[in-house]
Amino acid sequence: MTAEKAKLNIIKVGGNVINDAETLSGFLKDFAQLKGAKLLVHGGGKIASTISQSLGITPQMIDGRRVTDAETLRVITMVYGGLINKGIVAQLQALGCNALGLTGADMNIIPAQKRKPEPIDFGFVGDFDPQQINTQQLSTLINQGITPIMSPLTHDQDGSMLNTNADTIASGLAQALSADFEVALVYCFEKSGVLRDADDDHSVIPQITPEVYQDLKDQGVIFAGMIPKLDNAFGALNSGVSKVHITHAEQLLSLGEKGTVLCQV
Ligand SMILES: Nc1ncnc2c1ncn2[C@@H]1O[C@H](COP(=O)(O)OP(=O)(O)O)[C@@H](O)[C@H]1O
Ligand SMILES: CC(=O)N[C@@H](CCC(=O)OP(=O)(O)O)C(=O)O
Repeated sequence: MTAEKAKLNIIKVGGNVINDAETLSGFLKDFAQLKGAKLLVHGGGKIASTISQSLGITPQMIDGRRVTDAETLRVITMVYGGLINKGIVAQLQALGCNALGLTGADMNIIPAQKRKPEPIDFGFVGDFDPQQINTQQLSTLINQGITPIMSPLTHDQDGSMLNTNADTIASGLAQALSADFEVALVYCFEKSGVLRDADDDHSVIPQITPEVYQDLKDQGVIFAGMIPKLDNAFGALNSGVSKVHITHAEQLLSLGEKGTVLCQV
């Protein structure tokens, strides 16, 4: 008989939540109260753009995605790996949560490759294979009661950091850590879930299957950043993650009743 795996909650919090200090601290209070083993992945695209601009570097976007040139890589390494990550760690420590801030380069957790420049050159952006994620030391830390706080940075194994989407990191970590834990993955953002009308927070779709997802995409109900988020979310569900939720950052402690749950069929 195989032993039951311990439960692990992997929570991803997005840029619009992090951008507002009050909303972020409310979310972190709830996160600190979440029982059991947990790991937080943070984004921070909005703050990166604001700080870039204040340094005189105009953020460059193609199809809504950041182009990370050498100067931008320096900024995002400071902002994601430093300012945001350590700010969250300090707040969680004050709330009695033993947080440890990490990038994908630390302990070689997420070895990645710089994306090829064709057809679009996004610069220093990293892609990785979830099967290459090194979970052994991360799992040991989690089992010791440490709460890892992961920033959206990987490395190219040749001395350079790389910018990597936070939703993709959350999905990849959830898949890899499913070997050691029963993982629930929760995407927290500034809306109540996946909505039938993106401007109406009362129009939450409680459950989404791949078929429903395809229909909603075809109808234009799901668009922009919600498409890669759901692709990452279904990717996790198809690769060993036991449950995936998409919900408002204020609803972290009431997942059973609120937000959207993904289903395989
Ligand atoms: N059906 C939908 N329901 C909710 N949000 C949607 C929907 N379709 C598109 N969106 C957009 O997706 C965005 C979330 O994706 P994104 O901006 O990448 O979030 P984050 O930065 O938290 O990862 C929302 O802010 C919203 O504008
Ligand atoms: C390559 C890539 O997409 N990098 C993202 C990383 C931050 C992120 O994912 O933040 P949110 O979760 O707040 O969107 C970027 O620089 O915008």
